[in-house]
Amino acid sequence: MSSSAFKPEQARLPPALPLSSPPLTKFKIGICQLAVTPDKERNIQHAREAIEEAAQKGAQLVFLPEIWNSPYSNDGFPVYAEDIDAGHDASPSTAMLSEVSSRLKITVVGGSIPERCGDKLYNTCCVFGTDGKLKAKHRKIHLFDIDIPGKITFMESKTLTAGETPTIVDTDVGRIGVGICYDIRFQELAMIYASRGAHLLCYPGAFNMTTGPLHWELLQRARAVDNQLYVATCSPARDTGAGYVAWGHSTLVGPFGEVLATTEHDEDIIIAEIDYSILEQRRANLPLAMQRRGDLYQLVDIRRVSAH
Ligand SMILES: O=C(O)CCC(=O)C(=O)O
Repeated sequence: MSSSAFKPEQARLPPALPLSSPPLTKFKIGICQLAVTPDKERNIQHAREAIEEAAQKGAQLVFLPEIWNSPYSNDGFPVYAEDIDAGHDASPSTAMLSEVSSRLKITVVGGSIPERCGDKLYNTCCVFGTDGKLKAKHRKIHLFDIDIPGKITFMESKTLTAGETPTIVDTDVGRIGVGICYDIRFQELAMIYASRGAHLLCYPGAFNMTTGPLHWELLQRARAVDNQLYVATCSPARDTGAGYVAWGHSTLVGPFGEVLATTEHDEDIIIAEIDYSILEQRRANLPLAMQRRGDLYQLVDIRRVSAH
């Protein structure tokens, strides 16, 4: 039997960056699992109050769910979409996130909202710094198009356009890689964030009653243990009367794959500690980056990560 040597391509994943020293090594994250209604104004006010409560409990990073200002539906996306780039008047949801992050001096990973840009719609996560400035905008890269007959069929691509750029952002609470829901299924995205020195991956997500029980926690723990970093997820609370019933179970996973904090499916605010010194410790315990056989297998460098 002849064996042909594997010839790696020229374009390569860049060498892994060493972990940068984040401004804060230890801090609290507040993960707000919110009930979402058809009333956008109410959703915005409710999210504001949840962020204030999390900050009041000591959270320096507050994290919201996927599509928190609108029902999760292809009918809803065009109606609730906001033009984020057109300023605060055109986007009351991000105006609130900006105001609250600067007033409370916290970092906000603002879940996601439907975004309108020209004639396109996106599922978009905005990250605000402690000065209230928009630091990064992640448009969901992998649209949620699945068909499990008799269980769940959803085609985001009916209304939404996929984003084109992975998003990694330096904040006062570390280097954060952002993905939205279905993005969590694509491990290459998490790997490239890890290779660029991310400390934490944030995935706002709304899994469902079919894939949620089997895959939601599994995927978070897999992304965390493979990449030896923190993974946080934030879901809307479950509403059994809604057209799309979310699984809930927002979670924080540590770099050993351990669930550090989680919740059930009702509204809740998780306050949990993140300690980045543990990243070094786990990477020393299991020096995977040193042991990786890049001579036998490598990812192609996609060279499209936007660092803000
Ligand atoms: O991947 C899944 O099973 C669910 C994904 C999802 O709900 C989403 O991307 O909005």
